[in-house]
Amino acid sequence: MSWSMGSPRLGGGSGLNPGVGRVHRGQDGLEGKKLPRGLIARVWREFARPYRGRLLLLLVAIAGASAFTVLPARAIGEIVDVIESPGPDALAILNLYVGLLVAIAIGAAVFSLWQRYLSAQVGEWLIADLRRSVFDHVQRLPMAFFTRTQTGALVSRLNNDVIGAQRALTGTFGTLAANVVQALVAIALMIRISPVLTALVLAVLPIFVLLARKVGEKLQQLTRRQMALNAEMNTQMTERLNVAGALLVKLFGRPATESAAFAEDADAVAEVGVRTAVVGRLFFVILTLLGALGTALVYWVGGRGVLEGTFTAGQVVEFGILVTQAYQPLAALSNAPVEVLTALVSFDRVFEVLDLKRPIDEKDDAVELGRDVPLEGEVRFDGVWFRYPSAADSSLASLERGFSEVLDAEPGPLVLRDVSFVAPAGSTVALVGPSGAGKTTVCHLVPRLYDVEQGSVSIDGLDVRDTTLGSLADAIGVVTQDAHLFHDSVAANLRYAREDATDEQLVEACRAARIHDVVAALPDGYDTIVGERGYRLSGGEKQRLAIARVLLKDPAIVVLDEATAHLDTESEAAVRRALDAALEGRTSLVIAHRLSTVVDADEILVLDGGEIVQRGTHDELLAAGGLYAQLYRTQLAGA
Ligand SMILES: Nc1ncnc2c1ncn2[C@@H]1O[C@H](COP(=O)(O)OP(=O)(O)OP(=O)(O)O)[C@@H](O)[C@H]1O
Repeated sequence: MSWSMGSPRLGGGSGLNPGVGRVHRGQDGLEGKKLPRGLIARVWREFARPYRGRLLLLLVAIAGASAFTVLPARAIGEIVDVIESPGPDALAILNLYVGLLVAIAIGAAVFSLWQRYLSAQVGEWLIADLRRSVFDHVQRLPMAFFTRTQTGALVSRLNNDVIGAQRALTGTFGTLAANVVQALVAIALMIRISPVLTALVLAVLPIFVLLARKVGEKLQQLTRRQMALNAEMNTQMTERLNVAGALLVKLFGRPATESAAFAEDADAVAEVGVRTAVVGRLFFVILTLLGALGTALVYWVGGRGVLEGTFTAGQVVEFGILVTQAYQPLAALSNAPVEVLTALVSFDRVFEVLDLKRPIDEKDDAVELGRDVPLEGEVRFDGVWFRYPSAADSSLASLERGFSEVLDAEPGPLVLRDVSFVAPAGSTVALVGPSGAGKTTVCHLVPRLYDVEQGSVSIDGLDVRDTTLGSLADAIGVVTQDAHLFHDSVAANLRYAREDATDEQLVEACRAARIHDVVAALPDGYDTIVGERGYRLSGGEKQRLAIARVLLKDPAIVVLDEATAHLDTESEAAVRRALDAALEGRTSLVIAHRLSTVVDADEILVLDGGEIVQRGTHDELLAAGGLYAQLYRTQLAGA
């Protein structure tokens, strides 16, 4: 029995199915997905608007940089003409235009730096905004979300998609603006020389535009696939390379299978990488060819014009340069709709997470527990019916493992049926029952990790759904079997319960929880790093530290999953004493495994199949016979 928070149950038994944990390709919900209407408006409203001033400046910088890219052609044309047919002040003109060339180069450099500075600024701020919003929202989602979601996919959403979304705004739209300006300036200069020749060279464009678009679409597909594959690889790494995952891999002797699976993912990423590179280069090859053809056309038509005296050599040279400078942005623009859409996909993926409902949220008029009247700590269940929410109600297809396109909306089976009981303030209520009876679920409902389907859970007569989440969390201390510690010092982990606790208070709590001597003997005492990758504490030590953490929090109600499994007699005695301290004077709801707990409990609830089938004190229940007497013989007496 466990209710280690955040670790989804190992449903199908990971040792049985060799495919467990594998994500099916192409199911990230992206391919062929339509973007919602109003997406751009939403991006503007929610994220871009605060930066409108900067964005405007960015446009100015882009326009400046683009114009300066095209201008050298003008100066070169003049230089060629002055060399070819020098007049009396040829030298002065030459000096002027060469000087202009240098000035233009400096101008271009300044604008390009300014542009980069602005786009980096807006881009990085936007990334921070997006990350903040997603992190904040996800943290407040109900437990049901976390029990279903792949951490790797979620982390990838916070990393890659957020960056993709930023590219959409500063990258794609920036490029778009730069291309429009450059094309317009180049074409204007070309028309100035010869409208007919301009029309001629632009006439070949459509063929290339079509080609470029095809290539662009392919590139977009590959990019999406690359993102999905990266998320997949991320998931495998975060799942298999954490302590619990690595342990499982070892215990089941599966390193070879895991490596093979990882190699498959890595190979797929490599393969897509190669294809992306080649297709990406194809785009430039087409462009280069187009440029070469355009230039040839210009020199052929223009060269004849020079021979016939209708063009000057300088004009032909200038036109030759301009034609490539016009083609490049025009070809890029032909692909713009595809690019904009690709970039918006990231925004869509971010919004998808931000739009997840938060069913367990605070009401606007939520009441603070214990604000007006001090908290007594009476816990009452009134006709509670409960089932775990369906996948569709609590999760997102693209963040689940082995998901199908549409998540199952079928609600799960009833887990609690008509559960009613009162734990008066200061009393101890013990929950016993066979595995799967619903004991853990009862405990989940008190701190509102889930909401009831029918009936109510209340504290001091106040429905938990009407209280503020903060005051509810303050009122309840939970100790799970598998107490989680963050990768941080012992002191920091303890202060998670109470930020302003003094060192003396930490020591006092640890003494009461019978863990002070252990902590004091650690290499750095209270500054020793524990948790995921820190100093390894034994199960009993971790649980006592968790008890100390709850003692610091000093809640009116304690919800506790007694652990016995991994404790030896000595540490069990220590945990026992720690628990006595933790429970004293508080209302406690205990999933009981120990004889002493049930003997001391004010009331024992015997759960079976989600129903309370017996209730009473130890002696009463033992005398009555039935399930309790049976459980007593098989489980409790031994413990
Ligand atoms: N997150 C969840 N999503 C869906 N079903 C769940 C979830 N957690 C538990 N269940 C189901 O609810 C039922 C009650 O489980 P619960 O964990 O409350 O039982 P328990 O009495 O604590 O069992 P154990 O002693 O084995 O821990 C079980 O059938 C279980 O499979």
